[in-house]
Amino acid sequence: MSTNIAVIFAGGIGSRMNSKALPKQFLEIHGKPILIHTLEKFENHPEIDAIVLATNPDWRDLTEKLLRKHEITKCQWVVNGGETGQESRHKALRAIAADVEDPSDVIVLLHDGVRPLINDALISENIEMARTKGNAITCTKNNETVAVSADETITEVIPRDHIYAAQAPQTFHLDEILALYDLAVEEGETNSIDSCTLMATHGRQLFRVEGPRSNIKITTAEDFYVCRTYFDVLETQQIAGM
Ligand SMILES: C[C@](O)(CO)[C@H](O)COP(=O)(O)O
Repeated sequence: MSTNIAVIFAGGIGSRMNSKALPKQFLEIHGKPILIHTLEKFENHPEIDAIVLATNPDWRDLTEKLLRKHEITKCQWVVNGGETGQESRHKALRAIAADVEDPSDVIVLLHDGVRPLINDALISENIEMARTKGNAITCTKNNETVAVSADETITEVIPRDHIYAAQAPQTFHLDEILALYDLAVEEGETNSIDSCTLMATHGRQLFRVEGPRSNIKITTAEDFYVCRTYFDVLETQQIAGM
């Protein structure tokens, strides 16, 4: 059995949502900050042993206050994020490695603090796939044709048949993913988009876990309202016993 650790990123300042006064991870849905909804999914999952949270240093006090208020007891590390997402991920992975005996026995699930609609099955499937195949990338089927365009012209049209959006969690063995982040720094790379991109650019084989379209990341104001609607639907279903 592996030790399974959720690595949650909440270092954003809400620039794409125009919510800098209060970063989007702290906006409330159904009376609770989005970040807490996300953390509770991992807190309450029986296969998750611990959580590490990367936060923006300017918002660390509020974050720690919320962790206490909402009794997120599995959160063993809070680390200050870095200048880039890559640096934040690297710092969080290093914090875990410094504290565990055997990093090869640790599975890390890297997840966005602003993806609160993650569900139990997806967490379990990520862990199982990483155990059996080595890694797991949550993907959701893309239902539209993809057009590549850098200006007003479209330079490529990609048929949608085999196109997925890579989401999160993105799940790895700690020793392997940390070695890759170390290598990226040695190579002078500092701003890779995410772990699956880093793996792909280094020629590593990746394995897909199918996630629901509802597992959205709240990036823009529209995403916030879509996410809130999903929460409304889930609440109605619970009340109706569905
Ligand atoms: C990890 C991710 O959610 C995959 O789609 C995404 O790369 C995170 O990107 P962001 O720049 O932190 O929004």
